[in-house]
Amino acid sequence: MPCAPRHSHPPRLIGLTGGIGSGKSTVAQLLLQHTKAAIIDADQLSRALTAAGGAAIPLIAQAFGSSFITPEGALHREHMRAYVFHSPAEKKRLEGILHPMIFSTIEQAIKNASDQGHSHVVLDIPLLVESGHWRARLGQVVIIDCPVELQIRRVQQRSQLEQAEIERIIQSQASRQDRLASADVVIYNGDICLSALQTRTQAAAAFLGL
Ligand SMILES: CC(C)(COP(=O)(O)OP(=O)(O)OC[C@H]1O[C@@H](n2cnc3c(N)ncnc32)[C@H](O)[C@@H]1O)[C@@H](O)C(=O)NCCC(=O)NCCS
Ligand SMILES: Nc1ncnc2c1ncn2[C@@H]1O[C@H](COP(=O)(O)OP(=O)(O)OP(=O)(O)O)[C@@H](O)[C@H]1O
Repeated sequence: MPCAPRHSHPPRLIGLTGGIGSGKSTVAQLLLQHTKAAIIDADQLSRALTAAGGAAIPLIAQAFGSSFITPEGALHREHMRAYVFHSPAEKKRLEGILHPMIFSTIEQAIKNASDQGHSHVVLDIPLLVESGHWRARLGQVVIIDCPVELQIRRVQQRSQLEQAEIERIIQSQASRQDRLASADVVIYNGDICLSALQTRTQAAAAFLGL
């Protein structure tokens, strides 16, 4: 939500992360509804870069071949997902193309939020702990934590992914323990209802001054 007047200080950056299916996007939506912070969603920016006509498509086609591009000209997500989560080297190659583009798009989005007068910006970045790129820039890191069994169940409920495929993705990400070690604030999103998650998110937002 834009808010005037424009701030003379750069906005305070807060990282939001968690494993696949932990509830990052749900918490980000709650923050959007209940605070004035700007929210930047790295997955969403990544999907825009890899949609039909996206800036990353020519580079991906060149590096991986046209079988990874749909007839409409977008990244063939199912095909690429199956490919990279079976091969750490190929995953690194894809990240080598996409991460610099995602990072510079995030920088631009931070600048836009600052120009709009936001004093706080929440960066929802799935690989925040893994990449090490952002830590020094962030005031605080918020971790959405939940048991691995629940991550699997939630991803299964919202997609057609097989359990083994979800487990491979989880294994490619930071462990729950490593993620928690990076936390300034933990929002535990275990077996709780959405209204309890909302209460916890609002408490975290108040603690962070959002
Ligand atoms: C592999 C791809 C094609 C799969 O697409 P898909 O539509 O199934 O997933 P989507 O992009 O919506 O991501 C969903 C979740 O998967 C996990 N995930 C995505 N990329 C990665 C990765 N490189 N390493 C580990 N986990 C990842 C995250 O938890 C993310 O929230 C896609 O995720 C991709 O292009 N990844 C590379 C870019 C990237 O690293 N993005 C995430 C960090 S910014
Ligand atoms: N406390 C909860 N109660 C019920 N459903 C939940 C809860 N938290 C999250 N969910 C559901 O679980 C699924 C995964 O949540 P969400 O998309 O927010 O996770 P995510 O961490 O952003 O996932 P990804 O890493 O894939 O982007 C969604 O369908 C969401 O509605």
